[in-house]
Amino acid sequence: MTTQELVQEIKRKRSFLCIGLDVDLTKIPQHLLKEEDPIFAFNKAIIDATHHLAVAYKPNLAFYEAYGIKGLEALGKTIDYLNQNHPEIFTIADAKRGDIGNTSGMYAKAFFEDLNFDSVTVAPYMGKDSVEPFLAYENKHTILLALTSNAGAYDFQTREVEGEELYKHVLKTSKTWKNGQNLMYVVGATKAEFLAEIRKIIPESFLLVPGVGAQGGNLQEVCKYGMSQNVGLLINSSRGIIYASNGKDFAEAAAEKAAELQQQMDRLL
Ligand SMILES: O=C(O)c1cc(=O)[nH]c(=O)n1[C@@H]1O[C@H](COP(=O)(O)O)[C@@H](O)[C@H]1O
Repeated sequence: MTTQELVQEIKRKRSFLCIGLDVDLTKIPQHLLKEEDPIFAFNKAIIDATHHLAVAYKPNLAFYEAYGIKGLEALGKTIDYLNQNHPEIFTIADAKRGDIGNTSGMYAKAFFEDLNFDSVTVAPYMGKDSVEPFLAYENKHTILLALTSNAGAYDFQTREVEGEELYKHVLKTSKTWKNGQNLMYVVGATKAEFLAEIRKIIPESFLLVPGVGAQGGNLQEVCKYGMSQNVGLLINSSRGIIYASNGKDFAEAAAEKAAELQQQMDRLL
């Protein structure tokens, strides 16, 4: 998917909501455990109930790998379901990969060719040659961790290196990499006060912003400092939406939570 197509979808739906599909079998409604594939059954119900409110879905790989082959099969079915039924929706494999170039190339193949996601999250720590194999794919997007939502972000990302915080080096240096136009960045919603500075370095790049809902980030603050001319934001909520209820009404409850966020987004656009 091109960035232009993503922007069109945001404008059409009046939403820049990304729903995180972080499926935990101990949290989903217990009646689903009788299904042949409970993870896929859960995801399908959530997608069917919320696809008109969201422009992106983000399965986090940990929640699938934790269930071995069955988890990966459920991931495969989920992405196929999205691509077949909602090709206009942006898909994010939240895998936080990155390795020597040869190995990153295989990760890129896995997520962009085999699974056919539109984007993947990647850690910048191993540098240019670990990220460029992902960037080589046309109309696929590499979402680089810049300033994450967790407390540990202050361990390294905000430390000064040669007079500037490390996350700023990540933003500035990555822009110079081959096919840097295919980059997006992760900035945690809990770090909204950094967004004005971040926008000085990357005025138009799309930002994946997790951390509203369960982690306490504030949507209004994020938009105030982070919204660009092309909107430039995908705001993710996982637990706050998908676990709104663990009863038989779980999908409608998720849709209600998603609608609350979409209505707030509509007002902010
Ligand atoms: O890359 C991410 O999506 C991510 C980066 C980050 O800085 N913080 C963060 O929470 N995430 C992911 O975003 C999701 C947040 O989930 P909730 O806190 O349940 O909304 C999880 O899948 C996290 O792994």
